[in-house]
Amino acid sequence: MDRETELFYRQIPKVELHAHLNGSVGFTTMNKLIARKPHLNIESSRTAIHNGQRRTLDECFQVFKVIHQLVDSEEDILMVAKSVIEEFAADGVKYLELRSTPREETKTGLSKRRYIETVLEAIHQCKQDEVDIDVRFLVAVDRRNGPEVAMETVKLAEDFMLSSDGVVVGLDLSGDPTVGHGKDFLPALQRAKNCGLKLALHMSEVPSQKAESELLLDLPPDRIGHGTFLHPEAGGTDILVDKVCKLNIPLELCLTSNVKGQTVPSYEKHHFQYWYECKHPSVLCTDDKGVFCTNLSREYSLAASTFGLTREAVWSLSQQAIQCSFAPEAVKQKLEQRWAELRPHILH
Ligand SMILES: CC(C)=CCNc1ncnc2c1ncn2[C@@H]1O[C@H](COP(=O)(O)O)[C@@H](O)[C@H]1O
Ligand SMILES: [Zn+2]
Repeated sequence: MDRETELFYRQIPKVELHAHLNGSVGFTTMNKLIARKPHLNIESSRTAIHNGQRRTLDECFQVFKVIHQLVDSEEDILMVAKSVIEEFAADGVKYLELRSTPREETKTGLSKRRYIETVLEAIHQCKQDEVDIDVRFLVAVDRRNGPEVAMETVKLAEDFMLSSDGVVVGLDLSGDPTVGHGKDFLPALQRAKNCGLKLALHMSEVPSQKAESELLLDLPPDRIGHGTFLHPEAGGTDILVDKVCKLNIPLELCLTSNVKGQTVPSYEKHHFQYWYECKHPSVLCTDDKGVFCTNLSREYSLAASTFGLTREAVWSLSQQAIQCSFAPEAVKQKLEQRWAELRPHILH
């Protein structure tokens, strides 16, 4: 890619809606963490999947275990969250919804409440430092921890939604998709929805989750993460696609994550194509920019080169993401304004 093209993708204002905090830690920060904890004897090759490399889903989830060992104190969490936010801002992201799983106190030495407070403190500090990015937070539920922990997390998210001055906006359901069944999480998710938390759910990330996806779609969620196997060409069904389309639920699509995690065979065969052709609201996202060695500019550039998108089309794609966010209307309007002001300077 030439320098002008690279600059173009960095300069377009972007919205990131699907980013897991501990999967988004950049190379430099990761090396700092590794150096801080020499007794763990962790090599940096274990915390990232480089370009051209592929891993099974299981191996990808092992990477998070390693990262969690490295990020296990209040100081680590604060540093990681601040650096991740600054990196997104440097990449031209103007609005970011970050998500993270408050871990058990035994794993981090701090309570789940304190975990969330620490991330919120990082968001606050970045705002005070006038980092040019609006950051919101989704509290994540790891499906591996079962429905009781999920309900506890929802209650905590509810508290923070009311006390965080609009920063905590929603709830995420993530974690190894092969573990547990979505039906067990329905009471927690329903409660979250009833209290006003927006739902961003990982769905059909792996095949044979048709029944689970149908149940989850009846909630319905406010956004879908991946949705790789929803459509009939990938083994899904017309019923699932019809539901998603009728309810107009935006999809968060993460090209590199899916290729490196081998849930899609290649960039060309990514389901972005299917949903883009349906004109369904689809938002390009990074998922775990640290683990998958990417950034949002690169994801836009990859989508453009793979699917032959013009610069105008790329611009529309990034602009459309504003309306898919969980930001309040006034913030969406401000972002729209920002896009309109920047457009003549970037799209000549
Ligand atoms: C394995 C693979 C291809 C990963 C991408 N797809 C994912 N699917 C489901 N949950 C995820 C994925 N990436 C990150 N997560 C969740 O995010 C966590 C890391 O961020 P955090 O600690 O919540 O701040 C992981 O432990 C996992 O629970
Ligand atoms: Zn994800």
